[in-house]
Amino acid sequence: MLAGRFITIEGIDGAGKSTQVERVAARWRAAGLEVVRTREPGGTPLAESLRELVLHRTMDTLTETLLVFAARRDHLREVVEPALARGAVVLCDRFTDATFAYQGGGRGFDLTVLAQLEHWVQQGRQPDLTFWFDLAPEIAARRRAAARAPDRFESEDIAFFTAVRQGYALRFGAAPRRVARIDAECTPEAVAAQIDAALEARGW
Ligand SMILES: Nc1ncnc2c1ncn2[C@@H]1O[C@H](COP(=O)(O)OP(=O)(O)OP(=O)(O)O)[C@@H](O)[C@H]1O
Ligand SMILES: Cc1cn([C@H]2C[C@H](O)[C@@H](COP(=O)(O)O)O2)c(=O)[nH]c1=O
Repeated sequence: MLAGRFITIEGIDGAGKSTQVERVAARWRAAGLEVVRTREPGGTPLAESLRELVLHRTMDTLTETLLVFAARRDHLREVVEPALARGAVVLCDRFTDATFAYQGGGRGFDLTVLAQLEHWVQQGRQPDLTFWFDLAPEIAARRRAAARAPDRFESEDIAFFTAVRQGYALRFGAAPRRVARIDAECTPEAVAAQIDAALEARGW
């Protein structure tokens, strides 16, 4: 049963998440479900304002971390929890796994502090399923370069994205049943087939 499920999509920048997300949402809408598509940081007017700061203004890692959690708190209260309570499927581009990967893995921020903030802000809320779009940072960088002007994160080098990828691997190693790893190096069609297979394996 899919209603009232919280599903997140993760991966380094340029992994191909946005390319797939509408297809997944359309599949569920066609099945008669309410689908709430949202993203982090963002998803509410306040959180979108914080997103602009995080993506474009210079700041230290503690400030960055507190801003993504502040945005998350507002997003959870205003969008995610009400949608889940009325039985919608929430499909969210990034969530707290990204904080562990980017601020923890990429920036080297203390994982114990991240876990405390996670507990405070989320009060136990976790995704029911997370798709991890995994690919080599060099390939993701080539895709991004062809697609758009970089923001603060996308301007980082291969070493940073290698550390972010390791941050995801560490985080997901501790929650293997929640996570479906998607080989994101293949064609969009092959990525879509992996997503469908992961959903079908869960009876969704
Ligand atoms: N499987 C794929 N193979 C090759 N190119 C792809 C694939 N999927 C997406 N792309 C292309 O790579 C670029 C980045 O894709 P997309 O914006 O979907 O990534 P993203 O993971 O959402 O990135 P971000 O997290 O930075 O928003 C786009 O130009 C897109 O067309
Ligand atoms: C949730 C979250 C996100 N980030 C970073 C990761 C990305 O570089 C940007 C968001 O951009 P996207 O195009 O929407 O993927 O923000 C982060 O560093 N920490 C987080 O918790």
